[in-house]
Amino acid sequence: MIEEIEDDKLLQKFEQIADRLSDKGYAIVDNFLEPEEVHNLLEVLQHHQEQGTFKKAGIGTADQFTVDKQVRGDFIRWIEPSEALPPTQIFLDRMNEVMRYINRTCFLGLKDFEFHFTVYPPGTVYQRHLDQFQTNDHRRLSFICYLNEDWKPENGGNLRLYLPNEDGTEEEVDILPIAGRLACFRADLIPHEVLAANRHRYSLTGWMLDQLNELTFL
Ligand SMILES: O=C(O)CCC(=O)C(=O)O
Ligand SMILES: [Fe+2]
Repeated sequence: MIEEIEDDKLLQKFEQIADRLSDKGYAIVDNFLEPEEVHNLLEVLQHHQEQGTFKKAGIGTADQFTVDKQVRGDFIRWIEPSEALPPTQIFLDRMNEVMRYINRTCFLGLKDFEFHFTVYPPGTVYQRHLDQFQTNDHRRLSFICYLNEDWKPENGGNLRLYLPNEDGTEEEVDILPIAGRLACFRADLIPHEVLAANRHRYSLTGWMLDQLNELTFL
């Protein structure tokens, strides 16, 4: 019985994601991850930090790899599904369900996804950009799950979306990176940026792809 209720709650969240994505091109869903799931994922993130496996994120694909702290100041650790620890595996299974649900309802032909753990040290940003690379346009949807317990508006670190209006103007939407919140949007259509925070800002960031992931980032 409890399991059915839980499944029902999850289904509602999947519906929210699909409805808002097709309606507005983006969706924000709170409590997408339970507090316990956030906590377990943070422990995994910390474990990877202790292993020293986070790397300075770059801009562009491997062959045009440049790092510019002014443009992008985060550190990332890609998830290798075959080596995922249990909390990460639960997360990947959830994203797989999301992908299947979106394919049934939005017909985007999603085939795979890729995710990394992300850390923005205090004061770092990711300037305005689109997530589809010129040389790799297989990213259809961007997903970010925030892992920041007790995050307050004064901590900053908003994700800012620039939503295009039909008359050529833009509307800004600011999203606070609070624990358990999911933000997702059309990777090809919605420019966005990460504003500076005064605390470390933790998340899982990823993309749903229209082809099988060949680990183009390696
Ligand atoms: O962390 C966020 O809110 C957005 C991250 C982002 O835009 C990216 O990694 O491409
Ligand atoms: Fe982005």
